[in-house]
Amino acid sequence: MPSKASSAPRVLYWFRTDLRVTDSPALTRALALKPSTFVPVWCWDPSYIYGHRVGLNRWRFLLESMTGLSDALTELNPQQKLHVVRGRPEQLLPILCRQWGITHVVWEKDSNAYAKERDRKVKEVLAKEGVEVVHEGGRHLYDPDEIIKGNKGKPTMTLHQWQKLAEKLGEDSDWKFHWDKVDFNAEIRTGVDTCFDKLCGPNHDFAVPTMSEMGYAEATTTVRGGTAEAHKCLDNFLADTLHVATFSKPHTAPTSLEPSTTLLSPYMKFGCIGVREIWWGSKKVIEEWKKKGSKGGKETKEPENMFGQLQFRDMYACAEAAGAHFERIRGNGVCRYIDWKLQNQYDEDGNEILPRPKEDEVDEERFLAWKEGRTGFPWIDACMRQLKIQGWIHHLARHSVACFITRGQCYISWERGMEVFDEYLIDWDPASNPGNWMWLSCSAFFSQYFRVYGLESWPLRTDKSGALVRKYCPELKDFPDKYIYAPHKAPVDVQRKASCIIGEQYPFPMLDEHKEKDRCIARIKNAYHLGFHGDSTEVLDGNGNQSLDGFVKKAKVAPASKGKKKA
Ligand SMILES: Cc1cc2nc3c(=O)[nH]c(=O)nc-3n(C[C@H](O)[C@H](O)[C@H](O)COP(=O)(O)OP(=O)(O)OC[C@H]3O[C@@H](n4cnc5c(N)ncnc54)[C@H](O)[C@@H]3O)c2cc1C
Repeated sequence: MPSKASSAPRVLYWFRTDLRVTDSPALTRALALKPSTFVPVWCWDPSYIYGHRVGLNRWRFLLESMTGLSDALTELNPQQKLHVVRGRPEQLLPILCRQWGITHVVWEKDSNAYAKERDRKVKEVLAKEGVEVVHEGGRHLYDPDEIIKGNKGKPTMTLHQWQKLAEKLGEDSDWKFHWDKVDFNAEIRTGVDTCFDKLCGPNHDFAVPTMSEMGYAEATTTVRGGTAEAHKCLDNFLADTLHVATFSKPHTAPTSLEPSTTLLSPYMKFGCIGVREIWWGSKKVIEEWKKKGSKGGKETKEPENMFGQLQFRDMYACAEAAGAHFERIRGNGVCRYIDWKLQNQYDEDGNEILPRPKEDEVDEERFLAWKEGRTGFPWIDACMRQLKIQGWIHHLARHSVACFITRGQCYISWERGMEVFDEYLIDWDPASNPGNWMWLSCSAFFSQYFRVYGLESWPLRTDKSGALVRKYCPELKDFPDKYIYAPHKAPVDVQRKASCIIGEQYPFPMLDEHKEKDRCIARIKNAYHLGFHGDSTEVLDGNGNQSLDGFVKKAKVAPASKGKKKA
């Protein structure tokens, strides 16, 4: 095996969520070392493979993205490919460095809590081997750690605040593995898992694992992974100059059968495309459009335009990176405390109790019906079924289902909803997912809890004929437009003609939309008055709900069930 004697660096590039060869400051930095050897590696980490609940769609997307990266590397150099090694990075990387005489390990820095802890361990073991670690930002527009520094260590809670801080920064700125814990993906494994039988794969070729090696059935989504797909998707978006210049998120349609936004988020999640490619690509197209006289429309501004969308992503990354426990309520200083049903529960030492003890049967059943798309509200059910099948739904569809299960009607903790998204979304992101759930539940970032999405009126705004419902709830496909979002209101003869009797082939609404909305608003109003956050003493010592009850009695605020506030 090679020695470290030659003076030219021997570089191992550790790919993580940057599965591309374009727009990658970390890769540029690795190549700038002028390495005599360059080994691109992916660590197929069992703590992610078994310890994180992930749906089939995200698994396949990831494998395709790894293959896409490997192809892109081979295209640049026919001798090159992505080397997939199977095991934990903190165990494998020192072994590989020794084997291959590696002098430098380079990676793209990530600032979320999980990545930071993993990277700390890896740095520690590599330092013992005398290997130099080089890491470089690039996942976001600005390094979240730098932004937070400018904000005195505090999370960014509004886009305006993030923009001000960004302005200040300026524009430059024994390997064999046996899993002995709970396998979070056991339920979706229908075949035999041979994934970790050999460090470099069954054929000793460092190949990308397959779905069948992991014991999985095929994925269901039509969204395909990889850096080539990502660039195709961006090119399509940029080709429509007027669309780029006039892009306005609130005016896109959650009901559309074809995505009415870019669908770039799964690619951003796995780094199949760089954020600067989208930012500068859009800037260039808009500048050219302006030079030609801005024909066909008026340029949109932040936060509705594409730049605003990318800034929201950074804002959430900074909010996550600055604070503890962004992914839950307890201990989370930015999150308002609301006495949700089915919240995480903790023992006396503050450890989360898993598996969760069953609570109120009605709430458990409502939660399951929501997850499985059988609430009896076709708009919610279509969105949830699309989410499970496709691994992606439109932003405003996410709004609708998240509002419904939390503050809108069900009063179930955003922690539960977030977990379902975590499992089903291809684009799942440790900052954007909890951040948006806190927004939608009015736990942070947004506070207008009296504004609730109508389950019938909201989808009607963009599609009167219910195309998305007809596709994902085929049992309703023959209902007339008039009843498509509320089939239970159809007379029985109409139901018969549509070959779908409500209560038999499709459920009755599981709750009274308006009554539950009023109850939720009254309860949230009480919680807002009390003003606890996830790090308040009453929440940490487990007495948050009792204090809230006491407050309601003392202040003679109407108990939640008798709330009168109308939205
Ligand atoms: C409850 C809830 C959970 C969400 N969970 C995630 C998640 O896990 N991962 C994720 O990437 N997005 C999440 N989002 C944000 C948003 O819905 C998706 O980023 C967007 O729908 C992706 O589709 P697109 O690429 O077509 O978006 P476009 O509208 O084309 O936007 C372009 C890019 O901007 C970024 N972006 C846009 N809006 C947001 C936003 N509100 N927050 C963060 N980034 C944004 C995304 O990277 C997106 O790809 C969530 C939203 C809600 C309401």
